[in-house]
Amino acid sequence: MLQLPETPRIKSLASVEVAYESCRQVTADFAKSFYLSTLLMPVEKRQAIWAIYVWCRRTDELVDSEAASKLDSITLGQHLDAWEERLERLFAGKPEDDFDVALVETIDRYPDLDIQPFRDMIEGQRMDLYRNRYETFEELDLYCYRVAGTVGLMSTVIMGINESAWDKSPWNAGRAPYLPIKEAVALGVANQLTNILRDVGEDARRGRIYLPLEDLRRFNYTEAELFQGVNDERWKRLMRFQIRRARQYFVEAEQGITFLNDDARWPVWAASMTYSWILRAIERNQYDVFNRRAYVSTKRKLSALPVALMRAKVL
Ligand SMILES: CC(C)=CCC/C(C)=C/CC/C(C)=C/CC/C(C)=C/[C@@H]1[C@@H](COP(=O)(O)OP(=O)(O)O)[C@]1(C)CC/C=C(\C)CC/C=C(\C)CCC=C(C)C
Ligand SMILES: [Mn+2]
Repeated sequence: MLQLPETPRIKSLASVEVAYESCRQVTADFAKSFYLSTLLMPVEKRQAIWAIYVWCRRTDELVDSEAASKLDSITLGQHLDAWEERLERLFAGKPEDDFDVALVETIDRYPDLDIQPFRDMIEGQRMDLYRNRYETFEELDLYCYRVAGTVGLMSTVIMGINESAWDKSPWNAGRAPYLPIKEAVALGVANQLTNILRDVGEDARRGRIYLPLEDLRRFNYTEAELFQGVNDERWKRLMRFQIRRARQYFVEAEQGITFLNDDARWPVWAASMTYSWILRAIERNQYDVFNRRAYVSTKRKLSALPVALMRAKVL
């Protein structure tokens, strides 16, 4: 549904309102938790996040969808090249379909939105075309920055900063406010590391291992065992190590939330808390990420809202 359509040469595009509504629908259908978080934001911000969400989702689907699985890497690489050229046109104010209309309007409304994180995300999807192993955490971290840290950068520009919290902090005396970029990237990386841990089994079935091979060796666990789904004490130790690392990224990210604008802190706390709970679900499942999908129920997600609100007000 989100694949690049065969765009006819002459086609009338949707109005901005209709375009945002299409992005809203896609976000609501594909990403219930993110959608729920955006409903806590003022309308302009939530619309912008929907437009960005749709662009990110389409970028991912260019290499990671049923249709993409039938194509070879060279063709997929060409699709990404074309998508990147189209991105340049979007930043030049030239939409090509209805979803683009919303993103072009968002780029116009938020002139600080930089094209580079969008390019970096495309580069992250390119990595999936030519590699299915990561030797070190440093290599994996770059992948996570590209496919997910970039989302933090894009979203933070939309959310904006809380200048009064900035002025109150003794650490900031004499410095001009800046966006909490490092923390925003950390939230994206934390989310992606969590995704990776949740999806170990699914990725293995596609011949992919996103856990750093240096970590497998460190815990004396082999690729073959991962493919067989061996869940013994070595695996549990390896997983505890990975979960601890992901949690460190959540903690780093959460230190930056105070500096976001008042109207964005609540949704970001909610998103961060509910996503990090997937790690708890993995623990509850005794680290069996081979046969059981760790998830957080809607009821649990809703229970995060009052706590997130309190943190947004107090912290
Ligand atoms: C200071 C501070 C903490 C600021 C907050 C910054 C912020 C809002 C960060 C959000 C980071 C975030 C939500 C990252 C998303 C990471 C993610 C899920 C990436 C997915 C990549 C690839 O995954 P994979 O292929 O393994 O998984 P699938 O099975 O295919 O799902 C992505 C799919 C890349 C594309 C990303 C998206 C589609 C998500 C985009 C989300 C938004 C724009 C919403 C962000 C807004 C809020 C309110 C959380
Ligand atoms: Mn994907």
